[in-house]
Amino acid sequence: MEPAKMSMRTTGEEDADPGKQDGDPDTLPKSQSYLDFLASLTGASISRDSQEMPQPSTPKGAHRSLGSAPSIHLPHMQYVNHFAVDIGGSLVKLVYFSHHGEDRDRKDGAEQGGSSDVIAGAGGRLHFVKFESRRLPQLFDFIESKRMHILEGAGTEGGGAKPIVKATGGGAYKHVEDFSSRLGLELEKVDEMESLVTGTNFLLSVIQDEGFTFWKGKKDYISIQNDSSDLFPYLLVNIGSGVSLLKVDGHNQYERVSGTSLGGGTFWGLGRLLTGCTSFDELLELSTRGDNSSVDMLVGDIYGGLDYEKIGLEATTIASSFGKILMNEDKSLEDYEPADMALALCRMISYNIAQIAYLNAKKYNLKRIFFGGFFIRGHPFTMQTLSYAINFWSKGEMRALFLRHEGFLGALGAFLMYEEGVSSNIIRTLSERRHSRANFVERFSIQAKHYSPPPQAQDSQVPPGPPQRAHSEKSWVEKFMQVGRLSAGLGGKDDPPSSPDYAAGVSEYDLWGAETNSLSSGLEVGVLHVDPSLYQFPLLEDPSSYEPSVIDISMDEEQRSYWIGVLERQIPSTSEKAMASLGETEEAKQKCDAFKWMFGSHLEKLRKEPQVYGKFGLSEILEMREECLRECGFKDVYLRQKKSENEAAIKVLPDLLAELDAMDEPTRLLSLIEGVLAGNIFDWGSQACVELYKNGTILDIYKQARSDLKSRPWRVDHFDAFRAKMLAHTAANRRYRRAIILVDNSGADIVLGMLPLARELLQRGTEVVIAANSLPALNDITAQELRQLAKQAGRVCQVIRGGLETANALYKKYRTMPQVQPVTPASPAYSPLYIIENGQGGPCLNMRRVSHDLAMAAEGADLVVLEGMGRAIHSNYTTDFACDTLKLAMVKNRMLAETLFNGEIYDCVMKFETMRGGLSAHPVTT
Ligand SMILES: Nc1ncnc2c1ncn2[C@@H]1O[C@H](COP(=O)(O)OP(=O)(O)O)[C@@H](O)[C@H]1O
Ligand SMILES: CC(C)(COP(=O)(O)O)[C@@H](O)C(=O)NCCC(=O)O
Ligand SMILES: [Mn+2]
Repeated sequence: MEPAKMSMRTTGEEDADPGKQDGDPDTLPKSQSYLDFLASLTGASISRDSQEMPQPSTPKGAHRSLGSAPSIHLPHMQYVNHFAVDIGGSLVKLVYFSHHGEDRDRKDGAEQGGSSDVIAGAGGRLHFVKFESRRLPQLFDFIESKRMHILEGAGTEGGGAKPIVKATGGGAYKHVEDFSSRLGLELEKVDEMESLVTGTNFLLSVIQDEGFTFWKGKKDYISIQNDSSDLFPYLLVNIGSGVSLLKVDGHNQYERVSGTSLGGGTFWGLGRLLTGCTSFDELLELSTRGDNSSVDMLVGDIYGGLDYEKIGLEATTIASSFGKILMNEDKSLEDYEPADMALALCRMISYNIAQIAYLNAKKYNLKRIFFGGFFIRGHPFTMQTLSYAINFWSKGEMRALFLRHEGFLGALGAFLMYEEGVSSNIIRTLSERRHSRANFVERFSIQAKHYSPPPQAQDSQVPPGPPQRAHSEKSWVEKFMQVGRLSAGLGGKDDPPSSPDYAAGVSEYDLWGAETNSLSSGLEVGVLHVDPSLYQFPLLEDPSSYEPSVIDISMDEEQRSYWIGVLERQIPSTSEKAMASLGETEEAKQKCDAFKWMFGSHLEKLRKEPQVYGKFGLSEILEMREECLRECGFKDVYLRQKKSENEAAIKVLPDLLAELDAMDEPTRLLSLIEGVLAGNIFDWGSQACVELYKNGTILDIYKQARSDLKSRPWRVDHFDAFRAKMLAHTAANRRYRRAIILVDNSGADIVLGMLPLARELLQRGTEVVIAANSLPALNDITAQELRQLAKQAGRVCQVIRGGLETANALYKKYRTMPQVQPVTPASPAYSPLYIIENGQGGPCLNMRRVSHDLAMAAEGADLVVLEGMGRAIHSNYTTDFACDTLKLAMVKNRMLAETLFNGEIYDCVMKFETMRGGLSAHPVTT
């Protein structure tokens, strides 16, 4: 066979007549054979076709939906910023909300098969930044630079009234005049304790992996029920400059039960005097290298090196903090190691706070103690000290818990307290969904301050100087690219003259003196993306224990090192594809460099600090890669690939359908499943497959895969049970009412695998809902692409065309994702085929946050089909759904096959799980 020849024939074919009936060979276009198609694919994938592809018409908005508008709309404006501040004795914490215009409001009247201007998911981002209180001008510069003080669309235009900003902490009283004169803002005071509790309850209720225990370097995240019923009561110990202890009994129920003046300010104040450290982080770092026994008087110092056994004190227990100093009268401050004093001080403060916390927890019978405030700073040593002390005092009965957003509790609480007025829409979004985890996704953007510029930027003659005050809305990637362009002599006419603001790698945070909450050894706080259009998938059997990733690389060292290695090795090939997608321009090259650096940095960070992003599995890391591509300006890297594979596959669909229709039912069912599994080999995310495509042997591999499929059993093979159920359905006049099919790749996978399977279900009277990605990821098909593709398939398949038409009519009627329709004599001739978005932009599926349509579609669904290695194996392989479930994939990775199935690369998996209690399908009600 000659691939080139075959591929020429492929491109010469005409489209089918849309009016032709399904499966009628005479009326079908002259199409390729199945193997011709494979040959054409080989040609398509290895050719270096330089023809420009059209720009992706994918939406800018993260999420689209055809369902009814969620009740929440954000303000109709291009750009909104809103913020609240917590001005403490040591630090100012700022929480601000940005809405970047890309999340546009939806338009009504969408039709199934949708148009590209229907965009749902009005949302935004919550950012967390802090400044030192003594550097208030930097805070003002930052606010000004982000134009936060203008509060666009806040309803104050022309009214003369000053925009109001919620503020808590002592500075809300102290700095009223400064905010007014410098920024023209009026501070509205919010109670500090109320803010703390509101912020903490919000975080623990909606942020995944917010609270955790810390013991000997290991963080264990606690899970809180979605309704936070198991959260209360708890003790909140906020260690700021001073310390407050609050007993929290419910969402608005709390009491400040105690406090102490020996807090973070004491540690930092005394520490600075004793050690000469000039930064807090330096003091913390120093404490890790100290030996407190040179400063602290230990039990052993008093008892001649012995334990005081009778009262259970070991010789190494501190008897008197800093007491040893009195034993060495001739020594002065210089004779003590700064590190020893830093450690003794850290222990003194921490143990004292822990003891007061323990006593209060005991008094009020509270088992959980959460520690917050910036004193902790995600610092392992401080957390271990507090954990040790709580364990020690409570004799193991109580646990110290920590919060990832530890320092921002009050500021976030103040932000959440806006009710009416300036930001009512934003606040409504937050408060109505306050307990819905689906709406809050934390994303970790590598900050430019960690960036070391590429050689050309370093070589550039960009002069150092003060930061440019007039802030632009440019992302750091854009700034970086501008520097690159300038240094490469490519400065465009829109580019500003070289200025330090555009110096590669200088983040706005560095420029304005702000910090994010990251300490190299500590926890990272990301940007909280608020998306009101996401929902938890209602068919999850046990939502509270649901984990999207089957393999948690933050916990398993072997898996971590393997997967990080795999993804690192893929960076060059991904960049190459990314570059080609933009055309090989200088700008594309710079975006590519940014991507390489950005994703590479994440991987490096994970390698060094596995728990830096909380629980982190393959699902998250693969999504992060897509996020990095998007952040660096790549909209759809595999667009060209997807298009050519789709075009090739659609041409052979008629032949395939005709072949299938000629088979008896049991043979057809097997052939359909084989088609899905074989089609799933077209995966541009698998290094093994990409290597195969490069060598031009895709045809052999595919043929091999298909022939291997013939030799059942597959690695996981529940086909017989599935077939039995399908055959029984027919025989007993029962059927699935609605199947939700979560599809994977473009080309053969969707066209020759999944669409024929969907068609089979439609023919059996099942309503079919196909959910595809909202945003591109690898070569996965997007919902928008699939709508076009399905229309094309409809030209050669009446069942598909009729299905789309029925779905459209129902969609128009209900103006939302319809419920399962009763079957009556007046029912349309064809079962509906809905094509919706899944709400996601990665190659895996997080069922905790799916689109509105997908959540609606679940109502009455009795079959869920998950397809592909990402969606059915990396994520969800062990997930139980509250209905029959089919998981189908080819495993294109050796490690995964070995880990999960003791199998080999290219193994096939067909897992069929039936609901407990047997047949879940429903009788036909005609
Ligand atoms: N960069 C920093 N500068 C000063 N103090 C810091 C820094 N990082 C952490 N800290 C610690 O955090 C404490 C302040 O915590 P915070 O929760 O912000 O309280 P407050 O609202 O009283 O300022 C300081 O007393 C110090 O112990
Ligand atoms: C990203 C993927 C999950 C996509 O697989 P698919 O869902 O398309 O079957 C998969 O290609 C993958 O795990 N790739 C990385 C591992 C490797 O190169 O083997
Ligand atoms: Mn895929």
